[in-house]
Amino acid sequence: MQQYLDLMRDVRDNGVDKADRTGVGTRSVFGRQLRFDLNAGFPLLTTKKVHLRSIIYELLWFLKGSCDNTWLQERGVSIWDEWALEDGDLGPIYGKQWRSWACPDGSTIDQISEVIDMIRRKPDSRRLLVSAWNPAELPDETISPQDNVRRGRAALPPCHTLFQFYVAEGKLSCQLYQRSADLFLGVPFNIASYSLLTHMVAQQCDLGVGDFVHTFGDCHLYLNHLTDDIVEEQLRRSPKPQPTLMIHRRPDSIFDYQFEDFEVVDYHPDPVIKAPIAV
Ligand SMILES: Nc1nc(=O)c2c([nH]1)NC[C@@H]1CN(c3ccc(C(=O)N[C@@H](CCC(=O)O)C(=O)O)cc3)CN21
Ligand SMILES: O=c1ccn([C@H]2C[C@H](O)[C@@H](COP(=O)(O)O)O2)c(=O)[nH]1
Repeated sequence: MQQYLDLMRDVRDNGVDKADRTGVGTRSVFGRQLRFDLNAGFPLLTTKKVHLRSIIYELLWFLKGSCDNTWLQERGVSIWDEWALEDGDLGPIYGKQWRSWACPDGSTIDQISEVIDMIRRKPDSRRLLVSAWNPAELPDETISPQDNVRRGRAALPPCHTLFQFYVAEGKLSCQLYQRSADLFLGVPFNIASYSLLTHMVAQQCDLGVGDFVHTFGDCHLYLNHLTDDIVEEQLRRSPKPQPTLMIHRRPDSIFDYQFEDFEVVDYHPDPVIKAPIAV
């Protein structure tokens, strides 16, 4: 994960200071890319302890097609609490766009089922994409996330916007375009989540794994993370060997995985670094 630390140094040293929606302020660069060979270990950050439990449940929740935060809360996952309505609703975020994208004629499209079907039938296709970016359901930035949900809009526009699969020599690769990236808090989650998704889709399609390619638009460090005990502490640490992901079962479909199916072994991270989240 040296490349993650190099990117953090790049943003710290070369970024420009920019105001942002949350009012916290960021230091930001535009357009960067990381590449992880998923055969070289599972890319879970080792220079701070990352809460994999939240990442696994969040991914299973997206795949269920749910946008209801109460499902996460019932499992002790609180990462979406700041944006949800009292009843848990987050509006049409990832789960809705992935599993039931609304068409003008009232029908819906299950992009996840379709892309897996396509990978199996036409692995050489250059059209193996899933988009969460639906301009018809984006929020109005002048009102709060909760007011947007009350009006039937998404609480936040998707950050991980579009992903594409690629099959070569029996291996499945995945590239994500992330339009906006909170490098300290969000990105370690996003890397692990899409790497896990790539392993699951590969297993379902009887393929090996290739690379996870992570492409960034606005890649930023919040100014309240640029402190000696947060970003600088992270940068003083040295990466350790990557852990290994084990999937203990091959469920009948991508929608049948359970939390207990996953285990990450040989993960020996440095201690947690706590940081405030910009809302
Ligand atoms: N500013 C911001 N950054 C994000 O990364 C982000 C948002 N907002 N809004 C929507 C989602 C929610 N995500 C989140 C929210 C919280 C944490 C967080 O607090 N992580 C802690 C531990 C959390 C836990 O698992 O309990 C960490 O130390 O990584 C991470 C990602 C990612 N997204
Ligand atoms: O998966 C995620 C979700 C969100 N983020 C970060 C990126 C930004 O810091 C905020 C979203 O604010 P916008 O004003 O909508 O860009 O959340 C992330 O890094 N990863």
